[in-house]
Amino acid sequence: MIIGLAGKSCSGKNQIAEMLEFRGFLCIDLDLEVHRLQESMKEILLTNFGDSILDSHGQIDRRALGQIVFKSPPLLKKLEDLLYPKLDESLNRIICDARPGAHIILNAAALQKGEFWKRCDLVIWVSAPWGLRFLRALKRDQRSLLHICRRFRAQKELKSQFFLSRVDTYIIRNGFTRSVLQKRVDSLIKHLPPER
Ligand SMILES: CC(C)(COP(=O)(O)OP(=O)(O)OC[C@H]1O[C@@H](n2cnc3c(N)ncnc32)[C@H](O)[C@@H]1O)[C@@H](O)C(=O)NCCC(=O)NCCS
Ligand SMILES: Nc1ncnc2c1ncn2[C@@H]1O[C@H](COP(=O)(O)OP(=O)(O)OP(=O)(O)O)[C@@H](O)[C@H]1O
Repeated sequence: MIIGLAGKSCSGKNQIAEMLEFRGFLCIDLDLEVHRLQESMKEILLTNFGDSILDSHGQIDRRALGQIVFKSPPLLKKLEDLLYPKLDESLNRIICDARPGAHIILNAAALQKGEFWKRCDLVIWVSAPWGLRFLRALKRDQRSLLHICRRFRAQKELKSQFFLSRVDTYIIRNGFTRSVLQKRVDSLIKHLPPER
């Protein structure tokens, strides 16, 4: 069974993925897969986004790339169009290599973009109030207010309703403590069919 883990930035997807991993589930972090891909796509990224996306060691500087794309929806779309076909190929490999019958959790803020959601038998949508997400982002990422606002704006169209009308969707609200979240995750696990 393939289970999407979606929700806006700092809603708590990584936190939930960690809890699910601790309970033995295989969790794939699409952000991390993208980071791996970006190194192998350096030339094409340089051609499209310029030399300012390189750091002093000649590696892709994701902070710099993020600064460019999160302030320009067409540039973010361009980056997604370059990355998603390769990401799709990586996902095929990961799914193929997984133990047959295992549940695979796809942790992906952008699950509804690039049609990754179409692979999912179930989507877990994580929600948390905007202000709380904003405070969590400031604390976690140490980025400017403006950058976080821009990243949040790039996720305006990401909504639970998208999934609710297309695929089985389970909503987890993460506006309280980690121990409350843990109970909600354990209750979700009880709803899942056993792995084969
Ligand atoms: C813009 C990039 C270089 C910024 O990298 P950086 O290391 O600073 O941030 P990181 O990758 O950890 O992402 C932080 C958060 O930004 C948000 N985010 C990332 N990409 C997107 C996107 N395409 N649309 C909306 N939100 C996004 C997510 O909430 C994500 O968790 C990077 O996020 C990227 O290449 N994004 C485009 C590819 C993509 O869609 N990745 C997400 C796959 S789920
Ligand atoms: N219930 C909670 N109580 C306290 N802190 C939390 C809680 N949930 C998440 N956090 C913290 O908030 C921050 C954001 O959470 P997390 O990284 O899980 O979000 P995310 O949805 O995966 O974000 P992104 O899409 O930006 O990667 C992290 O530092 C995390 O430890």
